[in-house]
Amino acid sequence: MLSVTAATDAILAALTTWPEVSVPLAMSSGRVLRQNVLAERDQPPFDRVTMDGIAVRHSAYAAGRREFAIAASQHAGDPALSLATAEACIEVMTGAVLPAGTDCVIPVERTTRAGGNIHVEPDYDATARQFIHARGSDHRQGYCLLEAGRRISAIDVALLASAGLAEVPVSKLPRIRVISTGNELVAPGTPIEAHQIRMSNGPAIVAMLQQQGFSDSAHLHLRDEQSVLEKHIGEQLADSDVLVLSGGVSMGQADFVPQVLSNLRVRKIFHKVSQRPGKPMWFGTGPQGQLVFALPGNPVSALTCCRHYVLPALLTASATSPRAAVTVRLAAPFRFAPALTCFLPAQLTADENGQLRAQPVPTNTSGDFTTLASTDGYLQLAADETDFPADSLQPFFHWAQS
Ligand SMILES: Nc1nc2c(c(=O)[nH]1)N[C@H]1C(S)=C(S)[C@@H](COP(=O)(O)OP(=O)(O)OC[C@H]3O[C@@H](n4cnc5c(N)ncnc54)[C@H](O)[C@@H]3O)O[C@H]1N2
Ligand code: MOO
Repeated sequence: MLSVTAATDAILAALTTWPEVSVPLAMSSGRVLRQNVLAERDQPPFDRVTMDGIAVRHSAYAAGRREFAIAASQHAGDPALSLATAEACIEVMTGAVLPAGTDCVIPVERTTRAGGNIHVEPDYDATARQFIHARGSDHRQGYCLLEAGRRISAIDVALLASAGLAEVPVSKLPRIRVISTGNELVAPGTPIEAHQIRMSNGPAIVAMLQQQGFSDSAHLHLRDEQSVLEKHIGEQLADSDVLVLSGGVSMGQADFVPQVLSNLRVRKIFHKVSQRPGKPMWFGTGPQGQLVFALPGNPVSALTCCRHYVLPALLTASATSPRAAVTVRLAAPFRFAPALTCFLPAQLTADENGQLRAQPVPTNTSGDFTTLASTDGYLQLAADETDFPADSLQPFFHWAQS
C-alpha cells in the first residue's frame, strides 16, 4: 500500500497548471495572480500635500515672515500651480500637488485669515518639507508591487488598481463537481427516517473548496446503483476539470465507485493509502486529464483527505503554494499501534513561552465529525512509530489553508 508521501507525490506528478485567464479587477479577489505586477508610476506620483492649509517657501518662514498674501488655491486633482513670490502663499488641500516654489505646508488650524491675507500663529514652529508626502518615497516606477503566485487579497486589489490594471491575469478556475454517493443519505430540509443519515460530506467539501477561492464547485448526490453512477459521473466528468467523490470506495457490496470510474476510462493512479483515517482513498485521471479524487465516505476520512490531498493539489495546479505544515509540540502523549500514518485531530494552544502545542482530540471512529468542530487541524504522526511522547515535535496541518 502507498505511503502518505508516495500518494502526495503521485498526485503532484499527475497535475498540470491551469491556464492563465484575464478577469476584471472587480472579480479578481481570491484568485491566484499569474504575473508580477510592477508600479505604473512613482508613488506618490508627485509631492503630495498631507494637510489642508497653506504652502509657503520655508526660507521666508525661517526668516520670520508670518503674514502671507493668498496667491491662489490648489485643489486635489488640479495641475501644479507655482508660487511666484516668497511674500505670498497658496492655499492647499490634502491630496493636492505641492505647488512649485513651495516646500512647507502649514495646517489651516494654525492660521487665521484676514481679507486676502493669512496670518500664522507667531509661535508656530514650521520645518522645511513638513506635511509633504514626497514623490517616490513609497516606491519608484517599476517596483514589483505583487509577485505572481499569491492569492489576491482586498489589499492586493488596491495595489492592482494603483498599477492601472483594469484586467488582472489569474489562474483559470477549475470546474469542480463534488459527488456524494449512498442510499442512506438524506439532504437537510427533507424528512428523515430512523435508519437514514443526513448527507454532510458534500456541502462540507464544497465549503472547503469555496473557502480557498474555488467558487465553481457544486454538489450533487447519487444513489448506489451502478448504472445511475455510471451515467451521472460520466456526464459530470465530460463537463468538469475535477471530480471529488465521497463514499463507495471500500469493500461493501454497494461500493461501485472504483469499477464505475474504470468503466469511464478514468485511469487509476492509486487506491488505498497507509493512513487512518482515509485508507480506502482512490485517485486517478480522466481521459482529458481531469483529476478524480474518490474520498472514503466516513466524514472524518472525507474531510481529512479533502484537506490533505485535494486542496493542496488544486492550489498547486492554480500556481500557488499550499500552506505548509507547522511544527508543534505534542501537549499530551499519544499511542497509535497500527503501521499507518495517523492523522490526529488536535487543538492548538500557545504555552507560556509562546510556543505552539497541540492537544490531541481523538474522534470516536472516523464517523465522528462533531469532535472536529473543536479542533484547529490535525497532526501527522509517522507510520513507523507507535508511541508519541508529550513535548515531541510533530507536523501539524491547519484545516484552513490561510
Ligand atoms: N471490510 C472492510 N470494510 C471497510 C474497510 C475495509 O478496509 N474493509 N474500510 C473502512 C474504512 S477505513 C472506511 S473510511 C469506510 C469507507 O467506506 P466507503 O468509502 O465505501 O464509504 P461508505 O460505505 O459509503 O460510507 C461510510 C460511512 O460514512 C457515511 N457517509 C458516507 N457518505 C456520507 C455523506 N455524504 N455524509 C455523511 N455521512 C456519509 C456512511 O453513512 C457510512 O456510515 O469503509 C470501511 N469499511
Ligand atoms: O478511513 Mo477509515 O477512516 O480509517 O474509517
